[in-house]
Amino acid sequence: MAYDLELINLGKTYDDGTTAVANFDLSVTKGEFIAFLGPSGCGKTTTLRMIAGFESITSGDIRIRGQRVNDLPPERRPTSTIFQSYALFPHMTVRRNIGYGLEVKGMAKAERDAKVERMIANLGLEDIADRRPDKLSGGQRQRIALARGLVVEPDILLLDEPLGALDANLRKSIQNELKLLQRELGVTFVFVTHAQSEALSLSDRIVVMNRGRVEQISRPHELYTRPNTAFVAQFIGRNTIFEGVIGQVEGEHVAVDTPIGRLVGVANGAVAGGSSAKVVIPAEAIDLKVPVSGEAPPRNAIAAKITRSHRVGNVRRLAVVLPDERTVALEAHVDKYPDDTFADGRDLVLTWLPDRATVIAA
Ligand SMILES: Nc1ncnc2c1ncn2[C@@H]1O[C@H](COP(=O)(O)OP(=O)(O)OP(=O)(O)O)[C@@H](O)[C@H]1O
Repeated sequence: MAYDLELINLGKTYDDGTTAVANFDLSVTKGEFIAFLGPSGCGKTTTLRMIAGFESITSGDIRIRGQRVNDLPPERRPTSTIFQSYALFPHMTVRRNIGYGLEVKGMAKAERDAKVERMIANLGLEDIADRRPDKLSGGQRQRIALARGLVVEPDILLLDEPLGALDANLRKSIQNELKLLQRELGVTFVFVTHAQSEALSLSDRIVVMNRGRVEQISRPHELYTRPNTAFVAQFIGRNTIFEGVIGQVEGEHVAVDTPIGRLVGVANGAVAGGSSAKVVIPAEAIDLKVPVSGEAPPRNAIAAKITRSHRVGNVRRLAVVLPDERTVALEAHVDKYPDDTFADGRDLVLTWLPDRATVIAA
């Protein structure tokens, strides 16, 4: 299969000895929307800059549509980059800004104008095409940067925190536009962000990075439901994690003996009896039950006590303390429970279906 982008054992160590990226492998098909997600300093921007050609690589290969591009300068790569600052020219009109890349390439004026006008129409920039970018709003500038990146018809559009400068509402609406535009054009997008919600709502696949290494490459839903590593489980969603030793493996289900009892989940990857493991339980998987005296607690259960509770609309937000003295935040839909279920100090039992918890090797 021919990929649009392949990173093969890609690595970068800066001159001062900082290893920013190591052993990065990724294959991207045409039209995919890929996000690099991770905390500050994990190597997202360095990787994007290596793909664009702004940063040299220390090891490995970068291929675009099968061609090794390691030694090609940025202008000879079939990529465009959109920076968080947009990097627009303040003294040029919007129209000229958009056409600049084509001008540099030496494209004839008539052809250039036709492409620029089409991009202006595509992104709804007609009314501001003759203005200068410094007189425009953040959202408008963002759209111009997008038009300028796309007009050169790159194989891959690289976006470095492109929505970072926008306020929350605008960010949301531009996210939708960006996704629609990407689908329509079928261009491969590689998008750097440290905003989880943005990556989860926009991407086909997410690369979660941590300290220069890839932790997991998955569809957004899988990052929630089947984290591969403890880092991903802590970074994505709201998970409670218990450490223990694998007690029993029964088909898909793995029982882990933890200080608060035996907890069951589904293994993600190979696990062996007697080895250390972590059980990851998503907050959404937890069912709250009121303990009934004399009744044995259900399998896969943790005793908890409510320490704080307040209602927000139809949801009750709870803080519960576990037997290991950890406090966990949970939510309950009020319609599903009798009125007095969630008074402060009440005992609860937390349960979950084994399929909804993940066991990972520690
Ligand atoms: N020019 C440089 N020289 C030396 N070290 C650098 C250089 N640029 C980045 N680094 C280091 O490389 C690591 C990765 O940086 P990078 O900018 O790629 O991270 P990032 O995930 O994009 O972070 P952020 O979200 O803050 O932009 C960091 O430790 C950073 O300090």
